Amino acid sequence: MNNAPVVSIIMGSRSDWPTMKKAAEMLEALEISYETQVVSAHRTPDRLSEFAKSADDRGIKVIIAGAGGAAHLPGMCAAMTHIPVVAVPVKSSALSGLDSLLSIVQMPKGVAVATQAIGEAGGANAGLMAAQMLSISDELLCERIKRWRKDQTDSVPVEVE
Ligand SMILES: Nc1c(C(=O)O)ncn1[C@@H]1O[C@H](COP(=O)(O)O)[C@@H](O)[C@H]1O
Repeated sequence: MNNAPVVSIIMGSRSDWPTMKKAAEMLEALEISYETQVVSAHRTPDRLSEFAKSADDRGIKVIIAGAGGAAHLPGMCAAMTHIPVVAVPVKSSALSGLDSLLSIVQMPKGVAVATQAIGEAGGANAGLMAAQMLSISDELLCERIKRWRKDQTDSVPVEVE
């Protein structure tokens, strides 16, 4: 997108992209500018520190962080910035993402992370949650979200077959 990004989508590995792409698609549908980066608390701790500390100055308003397995990225990112972090537990091969969920969701009091569902639905909802956060101070975006929700409602058939 051309505009300066207001949402940053970070993920622990390139292998998380199929899940995190769902967040990107949601942001595109709602016309929100975003950036994407691979950042790992475990493998690239200095990159995470640099990312989290510079995000505010770069105009980032919401961070979406996805990781799988021992998924410390969202919580560590939230520890380093006041910017809201929406987390996506990526479905892991060993434990189907239950490991990711549990290692993200049980934050200690005082550092908050908005955890979504495991996998691609969580990825899409992370984009939607970020949009809803931004819509608090953006009436046009609020209208776009309402329209998107109405289209979704209208697309659900009554008939079973
Ligand atoms: N959970 C984390 C973190 C972190 O939390 O810092 N960094 C990478 N990872 C996760 O490791 C999984 C396997 O990564 P590879 O596919 O690269 O081996 C990914 O789901 C990633 O999010």
